[in-house]
Amino acid sequence: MSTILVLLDHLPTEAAGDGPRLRSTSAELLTLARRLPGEVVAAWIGSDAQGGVLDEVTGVLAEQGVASLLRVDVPGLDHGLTAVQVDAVAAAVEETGASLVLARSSFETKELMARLGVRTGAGIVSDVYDVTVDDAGVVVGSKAVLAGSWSTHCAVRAPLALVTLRPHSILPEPAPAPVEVAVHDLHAEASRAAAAVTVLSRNARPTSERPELAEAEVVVVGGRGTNGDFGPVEELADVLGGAVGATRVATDEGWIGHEAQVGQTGVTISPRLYIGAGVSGAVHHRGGMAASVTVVAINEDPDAPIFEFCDYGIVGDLTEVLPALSAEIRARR
Ligand SMILES: Cc1cc2nc3c(=O)[nH]c(=O)nc-3n(C[C@H](O)[C@H](O)[C@H](O)COP(=O)(O)OP(=O)(O)OC[C@H]3O[C@@H](n4cnc5c(N)ncnc54)[C@H](O)[C@@H]3O)c2cc1C
Repeated sequence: MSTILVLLDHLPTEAAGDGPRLRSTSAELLTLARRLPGEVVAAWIGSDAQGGVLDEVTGVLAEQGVASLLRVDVPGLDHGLTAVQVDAVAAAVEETGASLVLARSSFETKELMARLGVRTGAGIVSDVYDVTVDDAGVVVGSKAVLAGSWSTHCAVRAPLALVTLRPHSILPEPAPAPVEVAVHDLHAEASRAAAAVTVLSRNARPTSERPELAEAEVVVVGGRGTNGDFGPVEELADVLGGAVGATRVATDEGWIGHEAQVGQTGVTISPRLYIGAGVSGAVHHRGGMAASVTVVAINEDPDAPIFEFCDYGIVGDLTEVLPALSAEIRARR
């Protein structure tokens, strides 16, 4: 029987604060893995899954019906480095004989998979929204391309498939019955590339109360139509517990930081709900948000391109529509 290795998606201790260390995308990956033929093994990279963190992780695994947790560390090295993670995952693949490695899609995991692919000769499919395994055991990753206008199904012919899943593509579901989780430790050897790096210092990224853009379930995006006033966009995002995004026009104008840019040259998002206000829906923007589950557009121009691909459209002035939406949602709570 083949093994599916799921790389648990965990926040660094300092970013998690008192909150959970596992991102919700871990449950999405585990639910997907459970649907596929084979034994599922969850991998935690690093040695810090101890005490309360270990309880949290095994709790999620038990609920997801995944009975095996592998804690993989490369002793003495910084697990934040991609080269170190590659050593850890390569060792986990060897230990488990995995034929499929699943991880959340992010810039970091795509770099990790690329390096691992070079090292192992594996086939890589990134940014998929689904994975299947055909009768011959071939892993097939499905992904949207060309700004979401085409779906492609990519079969991996190599013995090992490395696949990254876009957040929110899968609805996490608990297993029919919880299971006991066994924890195993694996110490991986450091490669020359990993051992050659010494981390001298780190600067924590400033944190906000809002969720991270790339993994938020709700994203409210402001475009040129905001005319520089992101107040109503931020208000609606906060009412919905979502993140704030922007078009390149808005970031180039300096109305909001470049880290908020959604699109081909910005962050790729796949929230359950995308709300675009004063956004025309240009192809470069669409390329980064086409995988959103439900798209709502607010634009005063009824001929704006975004109305051709949104699920719900409101023709109106965002300075009126956004505050009205926020007030209505608050009133209904
Ligand atoms: C190589 C390249 C890469 C790019 N990468 C990206 C990228 O990553 N992300 C990105 O976003 N763009 C990117 N762009 C730019 C992209 O092509 C568009 O120019 C940009 O997305 C348009 O932003 P916008 O929708 O805010 O502005 P516009 O296209 O100007 O649209 C503004 C919209 O707001 C509406 N509006 C105006 N006032 C109001 C109001 N009061 N109420 C409601 N609606 C109103 C207008 O009707 C209009 O539809 C890239 C371009 C290039 C060439």
